[in-house]
Amino acid sequence: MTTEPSSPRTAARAVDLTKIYGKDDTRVVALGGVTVEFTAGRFTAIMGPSGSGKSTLMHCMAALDSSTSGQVYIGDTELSGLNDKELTKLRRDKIGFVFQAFNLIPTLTAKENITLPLDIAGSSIDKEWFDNVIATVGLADRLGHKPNQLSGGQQQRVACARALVSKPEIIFADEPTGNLDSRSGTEVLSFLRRSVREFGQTIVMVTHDPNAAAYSDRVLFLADGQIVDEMADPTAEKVLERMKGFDAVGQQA
Ligand SMILES: Nc1ncnc2c1ncn2[C@@H]1O[C@H](COP(=O)(O)OP(=O)(O)OP(=O)(O)O)[C@@H](O)[C@H]1O
Repeated sequence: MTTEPSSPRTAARAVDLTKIYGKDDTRVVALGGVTVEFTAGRFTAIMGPSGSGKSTLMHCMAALDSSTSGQVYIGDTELSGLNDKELTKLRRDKIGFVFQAFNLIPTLTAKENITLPLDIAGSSIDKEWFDNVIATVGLADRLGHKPNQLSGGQQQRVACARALVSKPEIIFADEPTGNLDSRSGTEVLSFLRRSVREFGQTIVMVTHDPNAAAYSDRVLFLADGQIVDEMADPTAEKVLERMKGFDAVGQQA
């Protein structure tokens, strides 16, 4: 029997997060005071037009970029209080990343790529968990292959397994299906969805694709550095309709 926790835990949150690039003539407000929570064990998609601040939000949340003002929390840890060494440790131990360009090491096998973060951290590998992750990504017979011997979808599944193997607090995925054909994209999204359902993983994914967003539990819509709307239990049709609405507003403006 499974018991639902009475109040869902927050895996990460931002409070009045502002990011300003440049100054004077080149000043750009990429994030204009964003407050948002990401509940543990949920899959959130972030959508919005080009330049709306999606990558900036993700990079600030994932401690890859600093904010101009406001706070970011991963679990209970507030990022601005950490020095570089502590930030590196937090990124390594608490955060998983999946990028559009799979970012695998070409000379390492799939297995070596997946265990690399643990090897670097000097952490031991939980064999049962590793086998579980590999079975879920469906890579058991490809572990000895190098990235160039794998399809794009398989490479991205290696990257997902690498993100998952250290059991991070949260995984940030930046257009994980952007370089994949639709069948491989579906494989990767199905896997991300399964890791949320079966392992209680928390995932935040930036995407332009309504079909990809439909795999999430909640879609946040960004425009001009602000969260302008959100949708629970999205379908591709509902997301597309909502995006058309924003385009219409944009064209009138
Ligand atoms: N390093 C930078 N220096 C100056 N301006 C930047 C920098 N990075 C982003 N910006 C600006 O900040 C704004 C938000 O950019 P961001 O990359 O977060 O948007 P996005 O929604 O992820 O866009 P896309 O969908 O095209 O990837 C844009 O106006 C962009 O030009």
